[in-house]
This record gives sequence, structure tokens and C-alpha cells, in this order.
Amino acid sequence: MSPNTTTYVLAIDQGTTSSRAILFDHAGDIVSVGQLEHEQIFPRAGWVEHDAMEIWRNVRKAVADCLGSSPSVNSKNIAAVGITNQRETAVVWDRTTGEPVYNAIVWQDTRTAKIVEELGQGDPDRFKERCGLPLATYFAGPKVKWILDNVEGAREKAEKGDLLFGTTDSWVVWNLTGGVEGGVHVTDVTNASRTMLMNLDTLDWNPDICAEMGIPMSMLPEIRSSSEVYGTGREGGFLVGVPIAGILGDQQAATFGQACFEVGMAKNTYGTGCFMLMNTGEEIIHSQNGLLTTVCYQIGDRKPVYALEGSIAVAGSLVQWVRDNLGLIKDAAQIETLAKGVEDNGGAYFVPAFSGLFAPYWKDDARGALVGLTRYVNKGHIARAVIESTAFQTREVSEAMAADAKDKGIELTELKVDGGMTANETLMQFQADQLGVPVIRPKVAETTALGAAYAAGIAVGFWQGEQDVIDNWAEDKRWEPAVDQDDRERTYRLWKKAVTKTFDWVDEDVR
Ligand SMILES: Nc1ncnc2c1ncn2[C@@H]1O[C@H](COP(=O)(O)OP(=O)(O)O)[C@@H](O)[C@H]1O
Ligand SMILES: O=P(O)(O)OC[C@H](O)CO
Repeated sequence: MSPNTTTYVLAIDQGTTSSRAILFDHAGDIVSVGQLEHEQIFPRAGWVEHDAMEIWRNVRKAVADCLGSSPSVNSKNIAAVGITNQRETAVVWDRTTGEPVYNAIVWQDTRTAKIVEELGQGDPDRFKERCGLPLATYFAGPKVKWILDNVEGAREKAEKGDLLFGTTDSWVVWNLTGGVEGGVHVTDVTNASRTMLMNLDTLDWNPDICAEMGIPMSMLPEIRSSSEVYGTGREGGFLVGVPIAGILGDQQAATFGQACFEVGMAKNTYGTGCFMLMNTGEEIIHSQNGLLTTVCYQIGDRKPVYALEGSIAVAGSLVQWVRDNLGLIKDAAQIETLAKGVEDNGGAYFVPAFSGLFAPYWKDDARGALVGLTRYVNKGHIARAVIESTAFQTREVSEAMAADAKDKGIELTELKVDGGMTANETLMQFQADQLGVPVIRPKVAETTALGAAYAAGIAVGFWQGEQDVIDNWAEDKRWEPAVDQDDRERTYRLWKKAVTKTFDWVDEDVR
């Protein structure tokens, strides 16, 4: 379809806290938005679930709201739909009824600690060469194993071929394309690369790992590229007949939307968690420093592009926790107002290891700590420590990335940023100070949804390719490093010390 002023691309962003539908025009500008939050279910300490049915209802409503607010838009002038999603969150459902057999187990959930330990047989990196990931509670495969082991009747049904597994992209696409009436069961290479079940080099499911995890391969979606037509919107839906033509895990989508197409280009997305990805081109670099190797994107039948990733479990969700669990602030933006009332952190360091520690530590037995407290510390200092924790964690993954990339002659010279927390200018300045390189925010902050829209639009010829993405990208603001070197190193040294205080907290018997 050739672009004109009345054709658009719709992105559906199924995130950890909400589902959004965003309509983009050919210039990559937002036309309308629909958004609904879903419940965060915490049945026990360390467990995090979502109701997959609620997610599907919210996706439909978000699409309806998005299209409803642009009266001239309907399925006839939408060229394609792109899906992006929270990654690793596992949904298992019955293909005959369309009902999930259990709540979706979210990426932050740590219930698989024992499974992961047993699978590791003393070596958490046992599967790393094949799938790019260390054994950790974060990834989807062990979550599927947990469901099959613990939900009554699930394993028998799975072995009979009645159950399907998918990350939330698969769940949404299956439903969008017809569900029990012929829904397509697919995922893309980026999401598949977060399951531990896919070979990074061949982009096929690995039968040996599936067997070790006791996961029947009949449950698995077909692995496709990130940019091709997978199916069309179902009869009777808002998107009837529209090609579903792009799928990218949300962090990979942001990397795409930020136009990080050259080797060495990196972005960091500051949302619930924080995820830094660096494009490493067609080369698979296995991290020696605690990072993940993941698929960055694959356009149609072209070769895949890979990335190194530093995943941080808790960033914006710490701000939410300060709001909801402590009541120190009324909304997220107030954390900055509070922090601006003091000059520094007053000696306080907050390590938010609520789901253990992800990159570069991978310690699921760590738990959060607020250290360095004296009677001098007030709530302004704590707000400051909350903001700083995101920047320190980012510096840790960025140093790991620099170390991995150095041998290949790749250097991080600037960092593109996006996500809700980039509204916090105190954080952005502190981030530039800590990294020692400029931090750059683009004009369209919704880079995740935009990336998925581009992947879908490229598949149907609405956009021609990466050059359109590069041409549409525009800088909004940049922060240059401006701190004294001694200060920078002193605070970082104390942060590192604070991190060590969180290690080895969870006793074996309560795992
Ligand atoms: N001004 C701010 N300062 C600090 N954190 C913020 C600010 N505004 C939003 N946030 C945090 O950013 C997150 C929302 O960002 P978003 O990109 O929408 O996240 P996600 O896609 O993961 O749901 C929330 O966790 C919120 O606490
Ligand atoms: O939904 P977000 O933005 O919190 O992202 C979640 C990540 O994909 C988890 O790996």
C-alpha cells in the first residue's frame, strides 16, 4: 500500500503495567492513543502475575479507544499493525477453549529459583552458548516448566497437544487473528530469544533444551522474522482484514525506533525496569561480563541483527513503590521535586533488588536494601537515592558493555534514551555525569510503539526501510557530563559497596 495522508500504521504495545494502542502517520508522528492499565497480582513475596484474559480485553479496548478518537480512521485506512510487548512473561492456554490454564507468570517473578538452580547442575551458564542467556528466573522457559509441573492436568493436556505457550505477543496475535477459530500461533525471533529455548545462531527451537525443561515442542509458536505478514485481523474485530506485520519485544522495538542500526549504537529505555541494548550487527558476541546476548531484530528474510543487553529489573517501579507502598509522593514526577530539595543523597544508597539482581550480577537471592542511613538522612535524600539507583545500575551495565565491546573495537560514545522516566531531568543529568558520555532524548518519546509500527510498515511497503526511520528520528534534548571526576568515582564506589549488602539474603528454605 502506498502511503498517503489518510493511511496509518497501528502499534499495540502490551507492556508490564498497561496495554497501549498508538496510531502513527507516515512521518512517525502520533495521531491518537488508547491505553489501559491491568492489575499487578502478587500472590506471594517474589511472585508476580497478570490475568491474560484481562490483557486481551484491555488490548481490544485500547484499540477501540485509539481508533474511536480519530473518527476518520477505521480498518480500511490502517496499512498494518505492529505488536510490541513485555518480554519473557509466559502465557499457557488451551487451544480448544482459548482459556489460559494459569495466570501469566511475569518476567519479574522469582518462583522458578529452584527450577533454575536444578537445571544449572552447578553451572548457571550451561545453556548460554546456545541461547545467549544465563539460567535465571527472568526467562520464559522455566516459567512454562513451573506451570506444567504445578497446574493440575496441565502436563497431560500439553502432551496431548491441547496447550499452547506464548509470550504476550503470541497471545495477542493468536487472539487478534481469530483465537480458537484459526488464530495464528507465532512469535518473532526477538521474543523467542528470551525463552532460553531458541538457538541464537539458527533461530530454531532447541529440542534438547526443551526436553531438559520438559516442554513439549507442540506447545511452541512458530518463530518468524520481526517484519513480515503473519496473518490478518479476525472477522468481527476492529482490525478486520488488516495485516499483522511486525512483532518485536519491547526493548528491541525501542532500539529499532531509536534508529540504532549501526554496530555500536545503543539505547536505554527507562520504564518499569531499565534495559540497555547495543547493536552488535550480524555477530553473536557472548558476554564475559554478565550481559545477555539477544536478537535485536530481523527484517523479513534478511540476516538477523544481534545485540548485547544489560537488563535492570527495577527502575521506574521503585518510584511506583515509593508512591504506593510508602506514600512519600503522590505521583511519579514528585520524586524529582523532593530530590531537588537537597544537594546530594546525604550518604544514602537504595539498591532495589526486589526481584533479585539482574545484569550484571544475576543473583536471585539478593533483596532490596537502603543503606548509609544516619539521622541526617531525610526524605529528600531518599528521593535522591531512588533516582540515583537507576543511573548507577545503568553505569554498571554500560561498563560491562564497554568491556565486552572493546575487543571488537566498539566504543560507546553516546546513549539514546527513552521511556517514562526520561521526563526526570535530574536523573538524565546524573546519568550523563555517571556515564561520562552525552545522553540524548528523541522528540517522539514513544520509541517502543514506534519501532513496532516501523517493523510492520516496512513489511507492507508503507515505509521503504531503515532510512525512513533514520530520517524521521529527531533529537529533543541532550545532557552533557558535567561533574567532577572525583565525585563521580566516590559515589560510584559507595554504590558498588551498597550492592554487596544485598547479596545472599534469601534463605534456602523460603525460596
Ligand atoms: N518524572 C518521573 N520521574 C521518575 N520516574 C518516573 C517519572 N515519570 C514516570 N516515571 C516512572 O516511569 C515508569 C513509566 O514509564 P513507561 O515507559 O510508561 O513504563 P512501562 O512501559 O514499563 O510501563 C513508571 O514506573 C514511573 O514510576
Ligand atoms: O513492559 P516494560 O517496558 O516494563 O518492559 C519489560 C521488558 O520487556 C522485560 O524484559
